[in-house]
Amino acid sequence: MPACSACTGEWFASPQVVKQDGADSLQPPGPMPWPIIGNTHLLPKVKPWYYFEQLSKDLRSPVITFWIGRNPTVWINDAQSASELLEKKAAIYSSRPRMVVFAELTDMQQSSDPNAKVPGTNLVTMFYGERWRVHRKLTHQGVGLQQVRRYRGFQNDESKLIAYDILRSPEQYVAHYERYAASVVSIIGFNRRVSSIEDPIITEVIAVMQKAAELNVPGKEFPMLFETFPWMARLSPSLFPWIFKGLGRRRRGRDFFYALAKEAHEKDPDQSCYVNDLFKEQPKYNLRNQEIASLAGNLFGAGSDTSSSTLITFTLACCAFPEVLPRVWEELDRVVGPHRSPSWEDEPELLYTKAFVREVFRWRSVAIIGGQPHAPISDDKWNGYFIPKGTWTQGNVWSIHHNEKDFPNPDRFNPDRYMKDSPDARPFPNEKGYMTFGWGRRVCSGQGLAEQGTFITVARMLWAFNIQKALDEQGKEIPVDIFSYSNGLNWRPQPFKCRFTVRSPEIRAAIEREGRQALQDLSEYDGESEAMDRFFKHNKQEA
Ligand code: HEM
Repeated sequence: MPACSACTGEWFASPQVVKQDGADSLQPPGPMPWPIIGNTHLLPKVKPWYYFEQLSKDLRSPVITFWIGRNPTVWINDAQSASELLEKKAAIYSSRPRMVVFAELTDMQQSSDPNAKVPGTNLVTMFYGERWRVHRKLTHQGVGLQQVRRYRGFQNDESKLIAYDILRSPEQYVAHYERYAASVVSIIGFNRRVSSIEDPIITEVIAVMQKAAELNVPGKEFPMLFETFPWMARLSPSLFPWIFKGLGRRRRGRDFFYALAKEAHEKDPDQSCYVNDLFKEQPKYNLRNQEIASLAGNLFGAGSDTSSSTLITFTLACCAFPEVLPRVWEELDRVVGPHRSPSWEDEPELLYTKAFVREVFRWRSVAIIGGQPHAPISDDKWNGYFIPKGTWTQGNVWSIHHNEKDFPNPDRFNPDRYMKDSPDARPFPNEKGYMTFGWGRRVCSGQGLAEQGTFITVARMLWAFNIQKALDEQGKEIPVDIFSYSNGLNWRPQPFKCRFTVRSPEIRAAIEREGRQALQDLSEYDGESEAMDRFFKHNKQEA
């Protein structure tokens, strides 16, 4: 188990007293804040979600307050409270708090008023309001639940290529997952597939997303220290370069995605794809070019690293818990057989496979603190506690999915939790049994796309391969560490080796046949991007 760095009862204060309309009200309990720095000094160096889980246990309170400088932040550590606050009170809790590092210093900004002096540019960070509604609506036109069924054909073909590629270069399985995830959103957005694992859009975007994910985790070092001392963000980067180090180059992503969008639009303005829809809607919503860039870029930014990281977690679970595989193989062999891979039509009969996928989403959810924080649009009273307007309110998904009451022995990968009538099943505040995609009106816009793609790919990989721990030179299994994950708020397993063994010659023949066919079917999306070549060449020269 990961050790919690510094949780002892001695600092705990009774809940803070805050004046509200002249009356005293209590905020959820938390450690005693110091003047100016609040509790920032208590933050661990990495992965604060373990710390907040422990703090919540020590305080015997699922909801706790932790002061970042002079701002209270609220951490929700169980499913019941997350549902009560972020879902049942979604009309209040659907904004974002002020985010100095992730929004202001990266130039995404947050205002939901298009005429504001500094208008917001990105749905992910935007405050709740009219402009957010426009961005959300446009995003749903691209990847909403109604739309994503239309993408099943090419999503399935790209997923077939994962199995096909793993046959030839299994050691590059991570790159195959990343190519798949990037290609699906690239076809949706730009009508152009990503055919090679060497395509810089994969390596660049995933690297940028991993970096951005680190900028979102509360911390006590720069740049995250700007959240504790927001006034320092106004200092000049040329005078204090070391504190701004690590923020990346501003506007780089924006220019890149706008160039890609414009190129796709100019190539064929009548072709059905998301960026063409955006250009069509541009006059109606008075969309600025940078809004087009962010809407198009979010497909990659929010949708490729998350989807591929989920598949890496799935692979780790297979290596660490081989005892769950025979039962899922029995089901897949009975329902699907060896001569074709699983399809969506099989889904109603693949009950254990579906439970397996749900357990992948729960066991090590990629967005481990639920993505960006929520914030109430007005002061709120809940369970006798006062939560002020604008409070940084974060669902600690690690803690929520790790709660012994809901998920006994939570680190064990156990699909039975999701089988009806199983003694391991427990009630949960929502039907899905996980909170991997966030809450309320802010719930992930790409959830439908991610869920359908993860189902078909996990089902196919289980059908195709026995995924096991790698062997060392003496033929002994190399252990895997189920706690060895990256530090960002979208985490993924640290690199590990594994073995993919095709389950039968018939299955191998089916993977080969389907892979060749998929390549043919996908060829309509083949094509080069000059804008991308130019951009990466220019960047190389600059570096
Ligand atoms: C396994 C894959 C994915 C996971 C686990 C995931 C998870 C999340 C989470 C936790 C949030 C924050 C929700 C909240 O604030 O309550 C979020 C937001 C978002 N996601 Fe995803 N996501 C995934 C894939 C995708 C895909 C494929 C897309 C689009 C193609 C996408 C687009 C977005 C957008 C645009 C938002 C911001 C919504 C808003 O602020 O209103 N995500 N996602």
